[in-house]
Amino acid sequence: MTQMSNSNNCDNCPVHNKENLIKLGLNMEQVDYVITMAGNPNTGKSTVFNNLTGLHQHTGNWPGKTVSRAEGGFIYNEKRYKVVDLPGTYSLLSTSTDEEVARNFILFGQPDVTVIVVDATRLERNLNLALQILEITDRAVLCLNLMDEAKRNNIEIDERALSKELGIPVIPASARRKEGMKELLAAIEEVAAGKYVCKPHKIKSRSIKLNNAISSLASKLAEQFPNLPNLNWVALRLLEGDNSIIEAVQSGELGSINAGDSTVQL
Ligand SMILES: Nc1nc2c(ncn2[C@@H]2O[C@H](COP(=O)(O)OP(=O)(O)OP(=O)(O)O)[C@@H](O)[C@H]2O)c(=O)[nH]1
Ligand SMILES: [Mg+2]
Repeated sequence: MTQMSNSNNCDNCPVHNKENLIKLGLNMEQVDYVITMAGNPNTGKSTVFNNLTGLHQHTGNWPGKTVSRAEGGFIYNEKRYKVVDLPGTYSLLSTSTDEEVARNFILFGQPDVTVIVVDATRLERNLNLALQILEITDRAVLCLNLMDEAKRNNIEIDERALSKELGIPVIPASARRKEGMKELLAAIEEVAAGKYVCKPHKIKSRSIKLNNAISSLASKLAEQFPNLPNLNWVALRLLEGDNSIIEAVQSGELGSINAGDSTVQL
């Protein structure tokens, strides 16, 4: 299956949004799946990225931003993967350009797999961002990196329980020593090809009142921006008063991202 748009309804077809990815500056020729590295700063994202892509990579800037971007690729089981390394962030609330870049890429590019790279020695803190990512996408793999450091500090992590709780594969790794990469690739393929269906942890404790507000706002957004993915998430951000999303609605930018206007820069 080499379809590259998300217009198909089959379980194992790619889900990425090709048009948006091109607007985000990606060369989408000869690509089966798009994956991205996300996580807190200094968790080893670029080390994992380098392990996966080797010399098949190039760097540039995000369109319209001074944030640098590394893009690369690899072939695994005859499928061509495009990999995008995101800047490290503590949240996706767009309080900085880095956060905006990371959030927009996952939200609008809809990668087939988001590899969430976390520091196993700082798991609790790192899971904050992981949970935010799982609010936007349900196709993710948790790379539990720096396991060498965790072991040295006698930190034990029950990966199975964590995987069950998060609803996504959890792969322990020591990227600097290239350990865990084989297992990571296998998990990426399973999620990309729809063989592993993630059931991500979502925050359940919302009140009925809030849920009603989200759904009525989401249906208004759907009228205005018919192709916008993740409407509920966008609605929640508006209710929270996220300025960058409010501005994107007011200026119409949120719609242009999906309306085929290639002049819009995220
Ligand atoms: N001990 C250990 N160090 C690691 C591991 N993976 C990466 N590192 C080191 O951690 C540091 C940061 O790695 P990067 O790959 O640049 O991390 P990053 O997440 O891309 O960082 P930002 O892009 O700045 O957010 C480097 O010195 C790596 O060599 C690992 O598994 N174990
Ligand atoms: Mg990096």
